[in-house]
Amino acid sequence: MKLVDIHGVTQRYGKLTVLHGLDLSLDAGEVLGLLGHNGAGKTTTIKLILGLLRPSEGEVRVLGRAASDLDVRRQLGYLPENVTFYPQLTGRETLRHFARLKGAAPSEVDALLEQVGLGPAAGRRVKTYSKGMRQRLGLAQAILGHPRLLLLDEPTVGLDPIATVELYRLVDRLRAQGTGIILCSHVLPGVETHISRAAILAGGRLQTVGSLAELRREAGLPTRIRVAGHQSGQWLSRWRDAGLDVRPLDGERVEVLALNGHKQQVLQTLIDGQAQDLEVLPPSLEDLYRHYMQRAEQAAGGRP
Ligand SMILES: Nc1ncnc2c1ncn2[C@@H]1O[C@H](COP(=O)(O)OP(=O)(O)OP(=O)(O)O)[C@@H](O)[C@H]1O
Repeated sequence: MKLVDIHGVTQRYGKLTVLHGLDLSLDAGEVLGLLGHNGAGKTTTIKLILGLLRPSEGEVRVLGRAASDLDVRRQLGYLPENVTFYPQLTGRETLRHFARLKGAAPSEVDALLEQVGLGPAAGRRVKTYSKGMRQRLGLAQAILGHPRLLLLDEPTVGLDPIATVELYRLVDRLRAQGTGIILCSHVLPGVETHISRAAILAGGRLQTVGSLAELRREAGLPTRIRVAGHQSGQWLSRWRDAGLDVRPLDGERVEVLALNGHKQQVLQTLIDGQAQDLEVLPPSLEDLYRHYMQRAEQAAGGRP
């Protein structure tokens, strides 16, 4: 059974259509990165999964049932984009309150606070917490009660680099335990090694969905191959003569953009030429994201 199954969903706010025929699914133990610019429709998709919105058209099934089913809601964890708490309560009191609402064991609370790095601050009032600390408390609240499905809306906003790494570690652990996770973000660095698939939304339209490998195959973007050292000038002229897209970088470094058909060949010549200091950079999630965004803009330009 799919944890989430969104089929042919169109969502309108009055006359404004913000999702157009969305199809999306999520399996247990999978992390789906839902990526898109501001206003792309990510939060709307989350609200549909939470049963807070009913689709104007199409169907949203969560854990095999209607998204509005109360039993389903109890098995979901949600970290909203702008998390707010009662400022007068301590972190521990806040989580105990949510544990009661969720029917989770109060004994979970202290372990969870430790897990998100708030152990030493558990007895302090939330009003004294930094934005990053509030975000961590939000995360602890979301994973209370061991949800089968976790929805994280911009979870790294407000987190410092170390807390961001810790958040992704937690995501990895939960995924290994079988939790299905949807992670909405427009902050791409760091995401790519923690998601199983990426779904790219633009203007309420799904541009693509797949693993990084699938997106790389589909987009057909070049791999960047860099070579450094005193011979880099020779490589530059050689590749230029061969009609490849090549450019000098700072220092004694040269970069060639090799499409799939040329990649093996370029690497083979470098190996045969005993090139030192090689770097092979396949298209990153950011490269792919830019590619699909450009395609979406072109398509939108052609629409009436
Ligand atoms: N309650 C509402 N009434 C009218 N329009 C809305 C409402 N909620 C969202 N929208 C519009 O729907 C579109 C999608 O918004 P949504 O919040 O889903 O985007 P998002 O991808 O989550 O953006 P962000 O990254 O800024 O959170 C936007 O154009 C937004 O203005």
